Amino acid sequence: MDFPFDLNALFPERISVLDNNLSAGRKAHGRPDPLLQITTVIDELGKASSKAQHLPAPITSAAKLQTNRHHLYLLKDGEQNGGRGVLVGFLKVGYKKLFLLNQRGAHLETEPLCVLDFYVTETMQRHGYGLELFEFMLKHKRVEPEQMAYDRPSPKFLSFLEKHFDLKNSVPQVNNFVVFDGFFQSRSAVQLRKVPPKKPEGEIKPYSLMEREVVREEQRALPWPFVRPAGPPHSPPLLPSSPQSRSLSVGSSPSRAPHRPVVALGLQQGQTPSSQLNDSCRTKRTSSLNRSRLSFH
Ligand SMILES: CC(=O)SCCNC(=O)CCNC(=O)[C@H](O)C(C)(C)COP(=O)(O)OP(=O)(O)OC[C@H]1O[C@@H](n2cnc3c(N)ncnc32)[C@H](O)[C@@H]1OP(=O)(O)O
Repeated sequence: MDFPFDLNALFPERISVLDNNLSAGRKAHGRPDPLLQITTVIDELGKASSKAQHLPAPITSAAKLQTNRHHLYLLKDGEQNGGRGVLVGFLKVGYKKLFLLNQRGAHLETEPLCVLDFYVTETMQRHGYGLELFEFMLKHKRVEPEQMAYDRPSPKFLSFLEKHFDLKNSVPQVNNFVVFDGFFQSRSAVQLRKVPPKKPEGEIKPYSLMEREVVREEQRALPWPFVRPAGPPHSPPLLPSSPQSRSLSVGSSPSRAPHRPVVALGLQQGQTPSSQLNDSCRTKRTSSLNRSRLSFH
């Protein structure tokens, strides 16, 4: 995906890590405010991802990133587009409080790192870029794939997880998150706490609306004066398989501090242990990129 500005000036590193402070560490020395351009990049990628997943609206945007404690990993190829670079894809992760069922069907309160959105531009898929992003994130977050939860993974993403990480046996859940064998064994990354027994006055309601469902709710909400009168629910409950259904959790984790100090824009790839991998990937993929550049419009 290319843009009408220099991506290399905006994102000096091959993989940049963005947090809620989009322009952290960046000063516009006599240049236009880079925040506008960064916003454009994130919003366009978010739109493309939602389209690829048949979602009713983007779940990734600059505005959403600014109001959450998520990390967005952006992968570029700096050599394309006449040296101005192209955006290859992104991966968004964040901690979520989730009530999950273990293999014995017990509800446990957990707060794992979750994959929330993941996208590689169509013509660049199946060239190893997704793996490059994912492995970079694993090292940055110091987490193993089986310790993570996956927010309604698409068939392509499930295939990706099985191929690269041998994750195939999921533990059935009643929400849209997917966790795999090994999740409940790894206590280091997952804080497990048994949910107190059911209260006599009613059912435990472990799930509240979260990102993917919120998008749907936002779409549904009508502005005044078009607000619908109180009545029965607008639609029947969504099936987990519905492309519009979004995952449920007890919400984001505003109190959780990142594992490390947040590295906003400009994380040096050379400073991470994944650089060797990236270098080898880079060499392998340059030729494919020439054939497969996507246009911004
Ligand atoms: C929680 C969430 O974010 S769910 C949403 C996940 N995102 C999407 O579904 C959007 C569309 N898909 C994509 O953007 C990409 O395919 C991603 C991000 C899932 C994977 O990125 P890629 O760069 O294609 O992955 P990478 O090249 O490293 O790995 C390839 C493997 O991924 C899987 N995969 C990638 N594309 C496809 C596809 N079109 N069909 C089936 N499997 C696919 C396969 O296992 C593939 O291995 P194979 O080619 O040997 O079959």
